[in-house]
Amino acid sequence: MTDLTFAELNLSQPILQGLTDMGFEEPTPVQTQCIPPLLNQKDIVGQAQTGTGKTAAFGIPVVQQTDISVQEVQTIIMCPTRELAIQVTGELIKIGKHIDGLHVVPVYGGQSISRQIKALKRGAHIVVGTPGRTIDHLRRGTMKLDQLQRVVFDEADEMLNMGFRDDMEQILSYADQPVQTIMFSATMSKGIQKIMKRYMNNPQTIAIERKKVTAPNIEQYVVEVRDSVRTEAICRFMDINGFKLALVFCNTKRKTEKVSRELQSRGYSTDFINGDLNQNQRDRVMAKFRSGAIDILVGTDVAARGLDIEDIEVVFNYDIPHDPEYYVHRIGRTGRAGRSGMAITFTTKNKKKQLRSIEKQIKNQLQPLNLPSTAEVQESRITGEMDDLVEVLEKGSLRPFIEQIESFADDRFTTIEVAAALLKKVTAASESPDQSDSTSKSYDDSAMIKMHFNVGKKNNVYPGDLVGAIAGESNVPGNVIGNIDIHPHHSFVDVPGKHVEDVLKFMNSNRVKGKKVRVKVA
Ligand SMILES: Nc1ncnc2c1ncn2[C@@H]1O[C@H](COP(=O)(O)OP(=O)(O)OP(=O)(O)O)[C@@H](O)[C@H]1O
Ligand SMILES: [Mg+2]
Repeated sequence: MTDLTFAELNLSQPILQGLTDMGFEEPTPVQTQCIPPLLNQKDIVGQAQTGTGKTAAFGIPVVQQTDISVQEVQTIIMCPTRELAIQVTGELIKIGKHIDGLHVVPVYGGQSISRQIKALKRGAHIVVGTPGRTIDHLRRGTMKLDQLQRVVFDEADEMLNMGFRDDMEQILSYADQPVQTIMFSATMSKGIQKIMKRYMNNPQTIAIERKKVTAPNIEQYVVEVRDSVRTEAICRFMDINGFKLALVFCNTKRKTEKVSRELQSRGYSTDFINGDLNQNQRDRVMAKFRSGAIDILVGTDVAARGLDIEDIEVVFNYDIPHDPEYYVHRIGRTGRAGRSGMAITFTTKNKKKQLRSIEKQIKNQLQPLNLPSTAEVQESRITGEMDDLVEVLEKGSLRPFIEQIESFADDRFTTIEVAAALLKKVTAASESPDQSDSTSKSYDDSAMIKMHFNVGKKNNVYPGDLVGAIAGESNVPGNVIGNIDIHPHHSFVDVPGKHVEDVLKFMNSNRVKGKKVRVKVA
């Protein structure tokens, strides 16, 4: 692997400036490998894991090759969903921010066609569209392809499912000249090969070397619970891990609304997205999610491909996706651009076959994880509150409150009792019946359980490793380099740092040694 810089990829000064503004310091592998042949007009099929920068891998050469003086469509980029078309347009505009007069226009169904026609008339160099609306414009003659140089299919395998062949033929029939054909996706189905032969000119496949189909920085778990417990389970995982932003996938439109409502009634700020919403509604929901105004977005597979939302910490598969490839795309909404992420898939005993086909697809096993009990969730709430309290205590200025507590805690209550009552009040869970315990493993109170530290590449331990290991189901790949006897049933403690050395040191320190604790890695 070469460590080329963007400057060494022969990019123009305005583009380099744009990339710097975007905070891109160096190209990702898919960018290093695809940008040079794309600048050389090669037909490329590019495959790289989710969140690794495929958009800029085709976006940078597309922008660089645009001749601003020619006020005609030179590139069409096809995307499977409207949200993705909007997002890709945004990324290209950012790349070309310092190029005066560059016009990138999104065209998708659900938006007023007359507005799009106006935008196209003003002169669009790059059109980013969904297939239906793009072809609509071609038929109406509101988009001319005399100057078309290239067509990009983002999420190419999905475009194939959506009738790629027809779309491709239609587009080409509107352009007489040969065009460069470019395809990108994290997954490539066999059908792509046929398409490549038929429509591409001496295509080069660039697949980024990888052992796993899914990004390595996503911790993947499977949780066996009864179907009726899934919403409750989402809440518990959210609380116990302190997640702020989550995406939940359901297999039907109806369920997205139902699950969103159930989560809302449990006090989360949520919304749902599916193909039945009109474009305005969809835009509003996405804007709320992107701005962090909602904590949990519940969606169908319409939200599975390509969407890049910073800081989604966890993806839940409320339903197992029907298509194993969709598993890859769904969970790829987290762990983007090298960040870490967690994916939790709910299952029941009779869905073993579906799970296995996913594991086959991703060439990896999902790690079993138990549903946290209500007691554990409550413990983690208390630990969280205590941490916040330390901050308040350290800031001081408590005198007036101390006086109030002292006068309140007369002969009936001690000050400690008052403090305890306040803590109870702020950590009070919305008590829901604990339906989980019949499905989750029960711990043997008297037994000490060995906890293994499963160590990943960076010698880090992760919360999931520990929980899985506590349940005695530690088969996370990696070296087990330390283990420690702990009691399974007592308070969580926060461990300083994720490095296994920190954990071991802390566990052996006086503060914890001999005490009955369970570990939560912060
Ligand atoms: N060279 C880079 N340096 C830093 N961040 C980058 C770089 N290239 C892309 N990114 C950022 O990485 C994130 C993921 O990129 P992108 O959406 O293009 O991924 P993708 O490979 O298309 O994923 P998916 O398969 O899910 O569509 C984006 O936020 C993008 O801005
Ligand atoms: Mg993408």
